[in-house]
Amino acid sequence: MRDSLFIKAAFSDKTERPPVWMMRQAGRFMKEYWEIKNNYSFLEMCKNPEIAADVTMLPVDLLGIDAAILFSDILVTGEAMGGDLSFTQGVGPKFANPVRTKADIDALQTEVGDKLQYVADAIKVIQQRLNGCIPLIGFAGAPFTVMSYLVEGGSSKDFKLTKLLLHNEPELAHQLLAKIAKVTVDYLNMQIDAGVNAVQIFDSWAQALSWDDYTEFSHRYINEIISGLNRKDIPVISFCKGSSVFAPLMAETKPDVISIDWNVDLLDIKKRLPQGIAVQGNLDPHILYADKKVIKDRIHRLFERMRGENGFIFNLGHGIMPDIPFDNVKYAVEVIKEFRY
Ligand SMILES: Cc1c2[nH]c(c1CCC(=O)O)Cc1[nH]c(c(CCC(=O)O)c1C)Cc1[nH]c(c(CCC(=O)O)c1C)Cc1[nH]c(c(C)c1CCC(=O)O)C2
Repeated sequence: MRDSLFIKAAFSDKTERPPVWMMRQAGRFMKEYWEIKNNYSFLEMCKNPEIAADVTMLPVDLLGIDAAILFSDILVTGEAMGGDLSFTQGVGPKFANPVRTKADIDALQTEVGDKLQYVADAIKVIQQRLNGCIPLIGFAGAPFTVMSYLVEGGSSKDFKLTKLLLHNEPELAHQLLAKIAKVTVDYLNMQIDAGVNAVQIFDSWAQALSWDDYTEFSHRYINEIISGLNRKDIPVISFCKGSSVFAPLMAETKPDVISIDWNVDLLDIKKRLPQGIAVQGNLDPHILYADKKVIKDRIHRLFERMRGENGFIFNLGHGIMPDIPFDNVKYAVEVIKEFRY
């Protein structure tokens, strides 16, 4: 695996072209996903290792991407801790028992390995199917982002209740974040033991925080997680929306790769990071709605900008939207795979 394009780029080694994978590459934009999804709930799909493997393999087989990502969700840690999680079409994730008081936080469990064993089982099945052809990325949600779902009871536009907890009862917020961080370290180490080749930490909603709050309530726990990983030769990718602002702080936690949103010039931000930290992402996912000529031009523009730089992985600044045409995603992968620095 050390010789795969993806792992080489993640460790900032020279590659002949950028490797490609995309967040939410196994999802609703594919009719083959719906063919499976129509028979199961989303959580049933995650919890059945054979089905999770089938879905993980869709973009490997149909798109020819350079890395697979485990089919699961960032909220399974919250569920394992005691959250009553469901996903409803058109509503998104819901925790029916939101975590808002000291008693709620005290009731959350932190020894949850058994409850997440299905993820280790899925990783083993996926690795058999991949048979060494490309690396498998494992992942977990960052404590702040997972906390926001537990506290709000689902998705939120303004994170009002979560921020109230941070601001009015910071000790309680720290208790909750520390519990999630503990579970997350164990969970990612379990994924590493089960055989993933890289891990990504998703702090999707960090952009909602001020610099001070990000430092106190997010950065600190991501640092704790990354320091606690049995990294061996496993690259660690740190993703947040808002990375164009927070990247210099994110670099302090010593990830191998920082995933960058689309609000900055990628080369400019890479030059501001310490040597040896690779970058991933930066293409606005909306480009994949556009005409093929635009898709090609924008990918080439990004690649020309990064020419001569080691340590660049193609990805979107955020996940693929469900109504992006499959054909456009496939075309983008072809354009990327034909490119040479
Ligand atoms: C915030 C977040 C979640 N989940 C995740 C994040 C972080 C990444 C990001 O910022 O997008 C991460 C995630 N979710 C999923 C993956 C699988 C791997 C992949 O293909 O990227 C990963 C890595 C599958 C999924 N996770 C989910 C789906 C859709 C499930 C369905 O078929 O209904 C998939 C394929 C559900 C989910 N899960 C979550 C939400 C908000 C939703 C609903 C989304 C919506 O309705 O638009 C929480």
